[in-house]
Amino acid sequence: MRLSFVKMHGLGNDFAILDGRDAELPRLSPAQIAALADRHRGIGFDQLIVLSPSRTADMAMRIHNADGSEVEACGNATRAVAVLHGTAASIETEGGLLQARPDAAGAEVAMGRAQFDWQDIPLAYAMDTREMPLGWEMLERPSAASVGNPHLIFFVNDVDAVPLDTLGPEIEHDPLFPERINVNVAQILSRNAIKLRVWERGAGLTLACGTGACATATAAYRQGLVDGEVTVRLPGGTLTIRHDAEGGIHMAGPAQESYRGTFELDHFS
Ligand SMILES: N[C@@H](CCC[C@H](N)C(=O)O)C(=O)O
Repeated sequence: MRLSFVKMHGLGNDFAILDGRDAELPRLSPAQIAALADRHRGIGFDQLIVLSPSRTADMAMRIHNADGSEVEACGNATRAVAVLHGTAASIETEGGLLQARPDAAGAEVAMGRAQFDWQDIPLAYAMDTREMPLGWEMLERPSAASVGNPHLIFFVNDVDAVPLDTLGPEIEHDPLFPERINVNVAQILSRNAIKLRVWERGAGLTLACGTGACATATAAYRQGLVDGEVTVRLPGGTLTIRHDAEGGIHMAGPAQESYRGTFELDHFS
């Protein structure tokens, strides 16, 4: 069976998007998704996005990491889908209903409110998630937040000094996190700017993580480290994260189409 895809990215965090809004698509297995994600033998992407009709929103979006796991949220892909759609849209995800609007620079998405209870992250046992009494080598006292998906955030003096390629997978798979976790290392540059690197659950080091930027900005705001609106500088570029009066998080930044193509699903079974 031959399937069409659109390759898009948000700040270099890249996706293959399968659009099943008009024609039903076959359900891909985790092994097929991981094979398609292979950057040498497949299409190559950090996340696979599958669009379908929704009863409650303009469309539904399923999100799969490069390792084949299905997840609840992806900020950069939500902007990409808004750009692909072309007009304001409500998007149903496992992590909640999102409102997205394309703009001149890319798109803005209302990401909802963060959850901070340990059960919502989730953690394996009860803990205050503001400054957790934990440490992995040079990384200590993280915060945790869920913005649909789970994030751990370490505030450090120099993000570039952190060996995230080795500490990231160790922390992602720690038994404290029954659903694994995205690992963020953040450096506060000013009241309005944060530098961020992310080890993504199921995808590894990426050039940008939209939900990581939201979780980090909201954890920093909760601790009084920054104001309600910040720019978050990631290796692939910059996002703007703003909190509204109700605690809602709004993310704005670019997203672009790279190319379109087709693949033979049988080659990836
Ligand atoms: N790149 C994404 C996040 C994708 C999901 C994440 N790896 C997870 O497992 O929760 C973003 O831009 O938010």
